[in-house]
Amino acid sequence: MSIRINPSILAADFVNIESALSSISSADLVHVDVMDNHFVPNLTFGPQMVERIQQVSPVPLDVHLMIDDPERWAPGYAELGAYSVTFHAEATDSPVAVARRLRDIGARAGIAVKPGTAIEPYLDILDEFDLVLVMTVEPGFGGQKFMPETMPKLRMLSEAAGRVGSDIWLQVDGGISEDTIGIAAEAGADTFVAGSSVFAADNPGLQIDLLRRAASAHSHARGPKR
Ligand SMILES: O=C(CO)[C@@H](O)[C@H](O)COP(=O)(O)O
Ligand SMILES: [Fe+2]
Repeated sequence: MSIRINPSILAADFVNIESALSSISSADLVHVDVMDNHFVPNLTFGPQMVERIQQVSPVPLDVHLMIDDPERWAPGYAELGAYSVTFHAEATDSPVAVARRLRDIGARAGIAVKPGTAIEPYLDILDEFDLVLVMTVEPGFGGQKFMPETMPKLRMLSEAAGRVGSDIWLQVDGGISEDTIGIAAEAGADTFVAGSSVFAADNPGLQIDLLRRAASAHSHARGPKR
């Protein structure tokens, strides 16, 4: 199964973003956390900065929208060329409509759930999405502790995706390091966001390799582990 390692630039030095990006050229995508200070109590980038980040990034963008009103704002991130655009289930009553719009524009459409949000309502409509993000910390800040109690959601997603033969990406975000990535891979994740563990490393490129190897060692075919 393919493994994707997506470093989160939330943990990078914002005034040296171009050199931070060049240090992670072996990553699959770069994860960009958009926060609006309403959906979460923190504020980061808007579309103009994300567009500029994309122009200098060696890898495509994986945009994580922690914002209210994704119906209004998410399409703009797909239009500027983000490879994947993920919005939060808690922020909209029309997740399928938002996802369809993102796909029409040409992005992978992702849906994210906070640690306390149930995944069951989405298991039967997985074909509407290209990515499900199971948050492994409360969204809003980098550098928090991985929450293993979110793993049953990944197991359910992995089984549901295995049943219908879906190639949907199962992403985890928050507290992913060499100590926790195996737990998430074992539960069924294949796409890993890592902020502090990559950017606090002396050599971010080597850290990406290390995370990739640790995830591969624990990953297995979709569905319950035999
Ligand atoms: O979306 C978020 C936080 O809300 C994340 O993408 C963090 O940026 C991950 O940072 P680490 O937990 O890996 O430091
Ligand atoms: Fe994120």
